[in-house]
Amino acid sequence: MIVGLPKEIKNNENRVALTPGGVTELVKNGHTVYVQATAGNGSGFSDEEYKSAGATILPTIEEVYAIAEMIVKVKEPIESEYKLIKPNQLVFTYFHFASHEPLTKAMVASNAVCLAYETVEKKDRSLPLLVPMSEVAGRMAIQKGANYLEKPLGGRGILLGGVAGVAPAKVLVLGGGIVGTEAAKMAAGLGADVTIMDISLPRLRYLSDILPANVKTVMSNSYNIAQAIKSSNLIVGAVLIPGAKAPHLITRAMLKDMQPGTVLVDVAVDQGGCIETCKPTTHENPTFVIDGVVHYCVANMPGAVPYTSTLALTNATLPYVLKLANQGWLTACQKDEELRKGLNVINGNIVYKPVADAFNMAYSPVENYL
Ligand SMILES: NC(=O)C1=CN([C@@H]2O[C@H](COP(=O)(O)OP(=O)(O)OC[C@H]3O[C@@H](n4cnc5c(N)ncnc54)[C@H](O)[C@@H]3O)[C@@H](O)[C@H]2O)C=CC1
Ligand SMILES: CC(=O)C(=O)O
Ligand SMILES: [Mg+2]
Repeated sequence: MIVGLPKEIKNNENRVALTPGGVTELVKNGHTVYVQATAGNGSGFSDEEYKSAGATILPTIEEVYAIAEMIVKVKEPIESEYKLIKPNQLVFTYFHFASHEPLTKAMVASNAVCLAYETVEKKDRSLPLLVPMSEVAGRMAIQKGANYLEKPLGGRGILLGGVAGVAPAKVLVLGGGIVGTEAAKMAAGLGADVTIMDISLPRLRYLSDILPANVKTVMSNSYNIAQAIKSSNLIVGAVLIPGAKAPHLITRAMLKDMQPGTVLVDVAVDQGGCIETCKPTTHENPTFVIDGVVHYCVANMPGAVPYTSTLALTNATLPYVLKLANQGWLTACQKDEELRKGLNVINGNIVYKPVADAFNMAYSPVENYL
C-alpha cells in the first residue's frame, strides 16, 4: 500500500503520526511510504532519518495527499486539507467528529474512508488509541492548572500543595477515566486536596482503592457538582461518552457560584467540552476569562510535548497502521472488531451513530459496507 505522512498544521501541533521506526516496519512489510518534508522535525526526527528508514520525502502536503492510498495523521484535517482528501482514500487520525459539523460534512462530501483513532475500541470498552494521549493530557492538565492559578496569569494566587500551616488548593476532577485518573494522581502528588467524580460506581470503587488518601471519590450528579464547584480552585473536565458530544456538567449560570480566579481546564473540549462556556483554544492563545473564571481549553494539549507524545501515540497506533496497510481497510475491519469501531465515515455515509445523532444527519450501520 502507498502510505502518506503529512506534516501536522494545527496550531503548535508538533506530533507526527509515524516515527522512522514505524516507517521501517511498513517498508519491511512491502509498503511504500511518502513523508512530507520536515514532518518529523517538531518531534525530533529529521528527513534524513525517514529517508534512511526507506521513506521518500515529498516537498509539499499536496503531493503527499495526491499519491497516498492511506493517510496517517495525528489531528483532524483542518479546512485547508479538506480539498486534498480523495474519494476512497483511507484517513487514519483523530477526528472528534461530534464536536465539528463542518469537518463531518466535508468528510462525507470527500467520499473518503475515515477511521478515527478515538473510537477504535477493545472488547473491554477501552479506547487503545485514545489512552496514551489521555495519559499525557491528564498529567498536563495539572501542570497547566497549577500555572494558571498563579495571580499574574489570572488565577486566585494559590499554590496547589499549600505549605506548612496553610491549606492546599482544592482540585475537582469531573470524570474518572484515563484523563481524570492521571490528573488526580498528579494533583495528589503535589499535595492538593482532590475530589474525583464519575457516574460509574465500579470505577469509583477502583479509584478509591488505587488513589492516595488525599483524593476523595464522589458520585457525579448535578447536586454534588453544584456543591463542589463553590470551593474548588482548579476544575478539570475529563468526561467522555465515546464518539459523542460531551454533556455540559457545568453551565454558564454556574460560573457565578465559583470563586474569582478559579481555573477550568476542560480536557474534554475535543468532544465539545463538559463546561458550557469552553470553546476550543490554541497553545498560542490558550485561555480566556468569563466572570473572573480562567478557562483553558486547548484541544491538542499533547502537541506541546511531542517528544513524549509522538512516541506514546505511535507505540499504540503502529500495530493498527500495519494491519490496515497489510490487509486494506475493508478486510482489516471485517476481521478486526476493534478497528471496525473506528470507522466513522465510509464513502459519503456516516456509520458511527453518535456522530450522525450530533448533527441530525443520516446514519447507516457499518455492517452495510463490510
Ligand atoms: N484536549 C486534549 O488535548 C485531549 C483531550 N482528550 C479528551 O479527554 C476526554 C476524556 O478522555 P478519557 O479520559 O480517555 O476517557 P475515558 O473514557 O477513559 O473516561 C471518561 C470517564 O467519564 C465518565 N463519565 C461519563 N459521563 C460522566 C458524567 N456525567 N459525570 C462524570 N463522569 C462521567 C465515564 O464513566 C468515564 O470513566 C475525551 O473527550 C478525550 O478525547 C484526550 C486527550 C487529549
Ligand atoms: C486526543 C486528542 O485530541 C489529542 O491527542 O490531541
Ligand atoms: Mg461545549
